[in-house]
Amino acid sequence: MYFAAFLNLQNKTCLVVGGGKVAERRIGKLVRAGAKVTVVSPDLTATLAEWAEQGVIVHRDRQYQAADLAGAQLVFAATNVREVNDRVTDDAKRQGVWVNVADNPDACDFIVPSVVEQPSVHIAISTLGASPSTTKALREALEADLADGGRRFYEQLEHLRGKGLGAGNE
Ligand SMILES: C[C@@]1(CC(=O)O)c2cc3[nH]c(cc4nc(cc5[nH]c(cc(n2)[C@H]1CCC(=O)O)[C@@](C)(CC(=O)O)[C@@H]5CCC(=O)O)C(CC(=O)O)=C4CCC(=O)O)c(CCC(=O)O)c3CC(=O)O
Ligand SMILES: NC(=O)C1=CN([C@@H]2O[C@H](COP(=O)(O)OP(=O)(O)OC[C@H]3O[C@@H](n4cnc5c(N)ncnc54)[C@H](O)[C@@H]3O)[C@@H](O)[C@H]2O)C=CC1
Repeated sequence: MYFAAFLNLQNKTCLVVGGGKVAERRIGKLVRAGAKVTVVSPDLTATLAEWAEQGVIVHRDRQYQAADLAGAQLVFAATNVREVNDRVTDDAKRQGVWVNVADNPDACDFIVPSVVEQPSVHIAISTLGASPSTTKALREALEADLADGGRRFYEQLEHLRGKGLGAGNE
């Protein structure tokens, strides 16, 4: 069982290990949330290189070492090398820093959901690590439905209420 939460990462220091596709997705979300991001990786995607160039993120242009964790409040192990991700995970747990591991759901202290962003409501979706592609598909289906008026979403809510599962029936 997971504890669901929305984190306030404004000015919190986050370390991302690896500079590939998954790291870029993580960092995009972290930067939007106002976190201070340091990425350690011997290479970066074009977008990450641009952000580093602009000073949006800090880039340590080398392989990960344990000292990189100093000052980090969250860490994301997102390399394509299992042994490196394992090492980051072990180091983080030893130092009491919460870690998300891209290739090992069981080792994650927290997992990243899909989020449907409406102007004043954010809906986070998770399969609790079981099927990330299902999570993404659910987000896309919900976004498409809401863009089309949300009929199916609201019908489903009505249906759940009818079964005693909705608001006011707890
Ligand atoms: C456990 C978790 C840990 C974590 O990352 O926090 C995790 C783990 C893994 N993902 C893998 C693969 C893919 N993940 C995606 C996409 C997303 N993955 C995300 C979250 C999570 N992924 C966490 C659980 C989420 C939940 O609870 O459901 C999303 C929701 C959020 C985000 O990443 O921002 C984002 C969708 C965002 C959106 O668009 O809405 C795609 C599709 C794509 O990239 O287009 C693929 C390729 C297709 C496929 O293989 O399914 C693999 C296998 C890697 C391999 O094969 O080597 C593992 C490892 C494993 O499962 O063992
Ligand atoms: N959780 C998720 O949502 C997903 C997870 N994955 C998993 O995530 C991992 C990363 O995937 P991608 O970003 O596509 O890989 P990628 O190959 O695009 O990027 C890997 C990055 O890690 C860096 N790296 C390798 N060794 C390093 C070291 N010792 N120190 C620092 N950086 C190092 C590389 O230089 C590269 O920048 C894979 O293990 C994959 O299985 C893949 C898709 C989605």
